[in-house]
Order: sequence, then structure tokens, then C-alpha cells
Amino acid sequence: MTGATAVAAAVATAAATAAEAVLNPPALQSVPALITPVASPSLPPLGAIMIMTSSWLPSLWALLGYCLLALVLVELFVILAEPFQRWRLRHIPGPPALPLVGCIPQIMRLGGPEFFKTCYEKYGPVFRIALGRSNWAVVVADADLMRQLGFKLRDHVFVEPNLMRSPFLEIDLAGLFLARDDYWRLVRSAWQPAFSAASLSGYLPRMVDCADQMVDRLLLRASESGRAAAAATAAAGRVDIYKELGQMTLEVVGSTAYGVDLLASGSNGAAPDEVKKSAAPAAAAASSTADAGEQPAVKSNATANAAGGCGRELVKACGDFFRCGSAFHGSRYAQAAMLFPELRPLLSWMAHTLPDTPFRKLMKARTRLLDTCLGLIQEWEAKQQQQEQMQKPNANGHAAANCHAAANGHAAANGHAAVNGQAAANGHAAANGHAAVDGHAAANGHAAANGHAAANGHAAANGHAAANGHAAANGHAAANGHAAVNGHAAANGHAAANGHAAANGHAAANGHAAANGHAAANGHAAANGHAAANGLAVHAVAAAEPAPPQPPPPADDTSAGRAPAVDPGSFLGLILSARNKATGEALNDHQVASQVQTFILAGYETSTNALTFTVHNIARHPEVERRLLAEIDEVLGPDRTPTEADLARLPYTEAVYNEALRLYPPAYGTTRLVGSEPMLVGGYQVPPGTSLILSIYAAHHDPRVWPRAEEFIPERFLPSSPLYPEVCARVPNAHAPFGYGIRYCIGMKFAIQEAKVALARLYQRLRFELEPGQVPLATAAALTLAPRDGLWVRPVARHHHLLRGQQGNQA
Ligand code: HEM
Repeated sequence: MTGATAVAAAVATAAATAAEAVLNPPALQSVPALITPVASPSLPPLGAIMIMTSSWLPSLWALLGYCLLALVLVELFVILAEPFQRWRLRHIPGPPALPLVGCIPQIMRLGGPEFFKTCYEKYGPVFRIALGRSNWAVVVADADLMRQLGFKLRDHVFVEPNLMRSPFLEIDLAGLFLARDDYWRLVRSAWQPAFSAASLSGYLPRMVDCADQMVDRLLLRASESGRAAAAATAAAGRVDIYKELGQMTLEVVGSTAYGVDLLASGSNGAAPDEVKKSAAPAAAAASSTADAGEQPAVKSNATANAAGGCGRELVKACGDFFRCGSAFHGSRYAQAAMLFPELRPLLSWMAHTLPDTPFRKLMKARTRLLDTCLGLIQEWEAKQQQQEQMQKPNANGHAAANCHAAANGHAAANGHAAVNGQAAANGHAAANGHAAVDGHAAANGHAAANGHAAANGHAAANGHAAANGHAAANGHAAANGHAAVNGHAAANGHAAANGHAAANGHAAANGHAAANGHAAANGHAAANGHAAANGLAVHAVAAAEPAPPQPPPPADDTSAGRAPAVDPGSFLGLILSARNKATGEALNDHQVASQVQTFILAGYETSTNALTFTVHNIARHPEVERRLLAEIDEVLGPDRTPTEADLARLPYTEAVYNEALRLYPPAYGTTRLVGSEPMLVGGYQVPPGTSLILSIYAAHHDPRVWPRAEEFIPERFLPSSPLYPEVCARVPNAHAPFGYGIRYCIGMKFAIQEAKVALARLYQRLRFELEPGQVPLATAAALTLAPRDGLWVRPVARHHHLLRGQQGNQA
């Protein structure tokens, strides 16, 4: 701990003690004890209280006076000590830092991203700033330097002042983003399988579904727009596409990570009755707790449906979390805490007792989110218990009858598949005796492997199942009912996966399933827990005799890519089964809730913002729109659902998204903490313990790296374009919207896949015209860079058969 930090910590403790003494003086604590003896019949209790009060009142005032004096002295001392921080970084150039407020006024005027960009132009790629009086940081804005730091340093810094108390404080610190050291390794490993290439393949159909629901809503608005044009009412048909995209990304998180519809109440906010009923108590509890400034316990009574029934409220909660959680755009108490960090305990108490509007909104949002997380956890646990019960193996550990559990690696009988060791139930069972995975029916008797459902005999994801002669993804064709995966042909109408031939020429049964490279022999059991009975395939962990636990994959990119698939909806299973290698301990309640919340927030906010900026830029650049539509039409036509192979054939779409992420990186900066040794950064010696801010935004706008840096030119990202060598081939990591090195964004591939699916589905059927006032788009840089007032557009259907009772525009 540095001298100044030690002083600040001591001061903070002193202030906390003083505040506690003021709020809860020792005399007050003993009041009940004093009242009791005087409750005699001769003296009325009120009189006794008055006597007691008058006796300890002067000492209370004296105590208050001492406390205030102590606070003033301590504050004075810290203000005088502040030059030490300044002095430590004196050799690094930087903007003038005013006494007490540092660079806060400039940041509030220009916004963080623009301020850093201006400083980069003036002071070079490494400069120092003061966030308030004593919070000094070094900003780095050079792509190459940031990449190096990303590999050298591992910990993030929590820059914003945090006024939270338990359980929110613990939850903030336990999430993957702020996790440190071994705990970070444990948590990152637990998350990783959810982002493997194979898992992403399994998410694809769900991402498509969520995008399709959004497109349907927008088509409806497009129809209204046409009717309104006839009736000359301008307002109809206008859409805040930022909200629509937010809804979609939240639905994607819900269905891929948790297997639930987080927006079950629908886009119009009208919850179905049964959802409303069960959500009501949880929602009421949430808002009453928030209003009262109380903290909910981590174990909540939120019901499962509360997780699924909060609709637009949840979208709003996610938005408010990011906007009101920023010190610059949020509560005055947070701003005061930036100026007087040692008063944080007192300011936190004041914010909870007399909240201002941003703080009240923030607490309401956080409570809503926490309730959603707890609802999801409870729902998962209940499902697990139910499935364990249903799954009890019978005497010989083999097949269970009548639709129920798979045991001992053997398939459930009677044509009912079991998945993940859980019986397929509640209408999730596959029809006709064939496999179902994670509750997703495989229809028409076709197999689904590795969590990828085959529906209507179609769809294969990631080279897994293929049914009825339809294509397997990853560019591996299946012909004549023969699935081919990874380029290995299957013979005789029998599926093979991962290049492993089915034994005896029989894959699972009837030419149907093969799972995970394990051939089913004689149409019966497959190895490694992949059971097939009577020709029925089931998924890996169906065995009652579990496979030996695998060591967690190391936390690096490549292993994430190779990791096996997890079924959509099973993120919580990964988190709950994470174990500390040394102690064997599982994560505690806060830590679990924190991962759930991190996935929701990270999955929602950044992707929503990025897609909104992309739509805005497409609408502003007709030439870009024309080329994008041409690519999408050529690859997909107006209707065809994109497969993984199709997504790989949309390079221009991806370039458009990349360029939007360059100009408007939603995570406009990230942080690193210098360790216990000083380090050289861009030629400057940076003292140990210094906070580093890596300004992604400044690097993305650097005219030394990006020719015509402020223009929207997607071609720079196309390897076939002459512009490509200018930057992308020359400066590694010049484009780094997902961060750097060891801590780079774990959701990167998830976000890119989701974006390509959403853009493909949107522009297959629609285009967007900007409403007046949308250029330039007002942005707000709170915790993320976001459109400040949404993005108002008018959706236009590209093909008139899509419009309901209306003439459409042919693009
Ligand atoms: C356009 C979308 C996204 C952008 C621009 C983005 C950007 C970032 C950035 C810049 C970081 C910090 C990296 C660093 O410090 O070097 C980060 C970290 C992280 N992101 Fe994303 N992200 C996006 C989507 C997602 C999604 C969809 C998820 C999860 C579902 C996610 C989860 C995370 C997590 C958990 C971390 C912390 C990783 C760690 O510290 O180990 N992100 N993201």
C-alpha cells in the first residue's frame, strides 16, 4: 500500500468510525437498558426518557463536534498530502489538474472518450490525469502499448467510486470483470466452455429466433408506417431501435445462457396473467426494498417466473445500471465521493438514507437485476432437484421406462431421450423415439447431438447431427441422408460425427444420431455416456455413472475455442460446478449471483450499443447500405435462415459491424493495475500500484494509425480491399473493441455471432430511415458509450409481401 493510500485508508476508517459514532452514539445504544429500570409505577416512562435524553444530549453534541473537527482535520491533512500523488507522476505529461477536482470538469464537459482523445493529441500516447483530488491514473492510448500491457498485466481496477453496501458491494467485486488472481482463473475457467466454438454453434438457432421476433415486431411497425403515410400521421411507425435491439440482446442472453425467456412479458409490457401473478411479489419486494434503501438478502424469495416476467422493466434496469452507476452521469453522492473518497462511508450512508433521483433509480435497477439473478438460480436449482428425482436409476442401472430418466449411460426407453442426465420432460421430449437435447425437441425422429437440436429433419449445427439429408454446418455437406461432419463422409445413410465412423456401419440407430464422435454400435449404446437404446441417441452427460471430472480448461483463447459444447441454457450449471482446485470449495452465493449478473449486463449493454451504432451508420451511408443488402441478398435471399456456414460468407456485414465498433466502441476504455514493481510504459516509469486506463476510443480514432479516422469506411476490414493493408495488416490490435491480452472480452465471439445474425435477419427484410434529429447521434459516455436518447428510425419493409395489408417498398 502506498503512503497516500495508507493515509486514505486510515482516514476512511476514522471517518467510518466517526460516522458510525455520530449515527449510532454509544449513549443511544444503551437507551433501552436505561429505560427499563425507570419503568416504575411512580415515574411515567415518558418522563424517564426525557430525563435520560437531557442527561446524554450534551455529550452527544460534544461527540458530534469532536467528530466533525476530526473530519475537518483529516480532510485538511489529505488535501495537503495530495501533492504526493501528483509528485509521483510528475514526470508524465498530462492536462492541468485543478486543486480538489482534478480533471473532472474537463471530463464532464467533453465526455471521457473525447477528453482522452484530445489529451492524446496534445500530450502523446501516455499521459496522467486526476479523477478528483487523490485518484490519479495514467492513460495509455497507443494500440501497440495497450496490447503489450494487456499481456503483461492482469488485474482490472475499479475506477468508479462505489457507494454500494452488502450484498451489492460483494456482488460487484466477485464478478468476472473485477475478479483477481486465482479467483479470476477459477471463474474465467468456469465461464469458458459457454463460449467455445461448439457451444456457440448450439446458440445459433436461439439467436436466430430472438432476431426473428424482433424483425416481426419491426415489420408490424413498418406496416403501421405505411398506413400512417396514407393517413398523414407522422408518429406511427417510428421506432426507437435502440430499445428493440436491447430487448433482443436480453432475449439472447436469457435463452442461450439460462434457457429462459427473460422478456416473457412481451414487447408491449403486458405480461401474461400467470407470469404477472408470480412475478408480482418479487417485483413488489424489489421495488419496496429499493425505495426503502434496504438491501435484499442474497437468498431471495423471487420466484422462477420473476426471472422471466419482468419484460421491459428488465431492459430499463440494465440501462439504468450503466447510466446511473457512472459517477459522472449518476448520483451527486458519487461525485462527492470522487472529491472526498475518505468520506465514502458517510456518503454511502447518506445516499441510502436520502437518495437523489439517480441513486434511487440505480438501486431500483440493481434490486430488479438481483432478483432476476436469484430467480434464475432458484429456477435452475429447482429444475436440477426435479430432474435428480426423476432420474433415479432402476435396479440394474439401465433404462428407465416411460419417458423418464436415463441411467448409467443407457438410454431411456420407449423412445424418450434424456439429456444431461435429466429426463426430457415437460413437453420437451423428442417425438418418435429420437433424441432431444436440453429440452429442445428433435422432431420427426431425427437426432440432435451436442445440444444442437435437429428440427423437422433439418438443421445441423457445428457439424453435428444432420437429418433427412439436410446439410450439416461448417461447410460440410450432407447428401442423401448422410451426414458429414468435419469433412468425413458417413456411409449408408448413417451419421458420423467428428470423423469417427459409426461401428458396424450403424450410427446410433436407423441412420440417425451420432454424438460427439462416439459411434453407437448396433444402434445401441454409445460410449462415454452417449446412450442410444433401441436406436435412440442421447447427449453426453446422460449417464448416471458420471464421467470423471475434467480439469478446467486453461484461461486462454484457443482452449476456449476447442472446449466441448455446453447446452444452451446451462451457464449456471458451469458456475455452480466450479471448484477451487486447492480447497475443492464451490462459489458462494454472492459469487454465483455475481456471475449471473455479469453475464446479463455484459451480454446486454455492449451488444445493444454496438448494434445501434451499426444501424445508425448503415442508415447514414447509402453506399454501405447498398453493398450490405447486396451481400445479404446474395448469400441468404429474403427468407433463408442463416447457418454457421452462411455467417462465414458475410464478410462485408462483419466489416460494417467492425467499423461501427471502431468509431463507437461501447467499452471505450478498460483498465489495468500496475503490480508491486514499477514498470516502464511508453518510456515513462510508472510507480507500483498505479491505475492504468487503456483508452480504446482514442486508439480507434488515432489519425496516425487510421487514415480518414473519423469516416465510416467498412472496407478497411475487408482483406480483399486495397485499404486493408493500411491498418489491419500493419498494426496488430489497432482495432480492439474487445480489449487486450489475458483479460480480453470472453464474450467476443458470442457478440460477433449475435451481431451477424441480427444484422442478417434485419436487413434480409427491412431497411431503416433515420428520423429527423438523429444526425449526429447524441451519445453519452457513462460506464459505456451509448446512444444518449436512443435511435429513432422508421423501418421500411424490403419486400411488400412482408407487410400486413400494405404496399411495401422494394429496395
Ligand atoms: C459488442 C459487444 C462487446 C464488447 C464491445 C465488449 C467489450 C469488452 C471489453 C473491452 C472488455 C475488457 C477487456 C480488457 O480489459 O482487455 C470486456 C470484458 C468482458 N466482457 Fe465483453 N464485450 C462485449 C460483449 C460481451 C458479451 C456478449 C459478454 C458475455 C456474454 C461479455 C462478457 C465480458 C466479460 C465477462 C468480461 C471480463 C473478462 C475478464 O475480465 O476476464 N462481453 N468486454
